[in-house]
Amino acid sequence: MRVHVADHPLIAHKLTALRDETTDSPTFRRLADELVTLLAYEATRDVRVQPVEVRTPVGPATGVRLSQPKPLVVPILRAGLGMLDGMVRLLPTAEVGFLGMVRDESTLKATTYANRLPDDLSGRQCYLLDPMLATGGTLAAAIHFLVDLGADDITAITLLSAPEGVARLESELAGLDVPVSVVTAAMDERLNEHGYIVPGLGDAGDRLYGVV
Ligand SMILES: O=P(O)(O)OC[C@H]1O[C@H](OP(=O)(O)OP(=O)(O)O)[C@H](O)[C@@H]1O
Ligand SMILES: O=c1cc[nH]c(=O)[nH]1
Ligand SMILES: [Mg+2]
Repeated sequence: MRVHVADHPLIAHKLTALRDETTDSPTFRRLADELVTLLAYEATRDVRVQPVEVRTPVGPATGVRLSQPKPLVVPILRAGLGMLDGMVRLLPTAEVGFLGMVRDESTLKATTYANRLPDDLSGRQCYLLDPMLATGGTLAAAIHFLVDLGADDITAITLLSAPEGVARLESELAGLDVPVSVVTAAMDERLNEHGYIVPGLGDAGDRLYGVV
C-alpha cells in the first residue's frame, strides 16, 4: 500500500485552522473543501488518460482526456460528504457512489447503513473520501466493498491519519492484488483510549454537521 503524506505549507496552514477548536462549522466546511482539492491534485497523479487530438486555432495538437470507464468517487457518509464538492471540482466527469458507515463509539467497530454503489466496478479507478483514518476499521471495510465489486485501483483521500490505522490497513489488505493508496494531509501521533486521533481535530462529522 502506498501512503503519501502531503508536504505543502498551504495544506499545513489550512489544516492548522481546521484543527483549531474555535473554528466554526461554516469555516470548517470551507477548509475541508479547499484541502481536498489540494490533496486531489496528488491523489489523481495516476488517473487514467488516453491520447486525444484537438485543433488549436494554430494547428493540430495531441493531448489527453480521462479514459473510460469514468473514475468513481465514493464519499463515506457522513463526514466524507464534506469532501465531495472539492473532489468533483477537480474531476467533474467522475461518477459518484455513496457508502454510509458509522463507528460504534464503544466497540470502535464500523457498520454499514447505506450502500449506493454501481453493481459492477470492473476496471474502475475509485477514490474513497473520508476525513479521518483512525483505527482503520471504516476504510478497511470500504475498500473490501469496492474490491468485492471488482474495483481494480483504489485511492483513499483523508485529511488526518493515525499510524495505527495505516498499520491495520497494511495488514488487512496484505493479500489483495488490487493497488491501494492513501493520500493524507497529515500523519498524526497516535490514537487515544477512545479511538480518537491525537492531536487530531475531534469528531469530523460533528464539526461539519453538528452533534446528532
Ligand atoms: O478509522 P475508524 O476508527 O473506523 O474511524 C474513522 C471513522 O470515524 C468517523 O466517522 P463516524 O463513525 O464518526 O461517522 P460520521 O461520519 O457520521 O460522523 C470518520 O469519518 C471515519 O469514517
Ligand atoms: O479522531 C477521530 C476518530 C474518528 N472519527 C473522527 O471523527 N475523529
Ligand atoms: Mg462522527
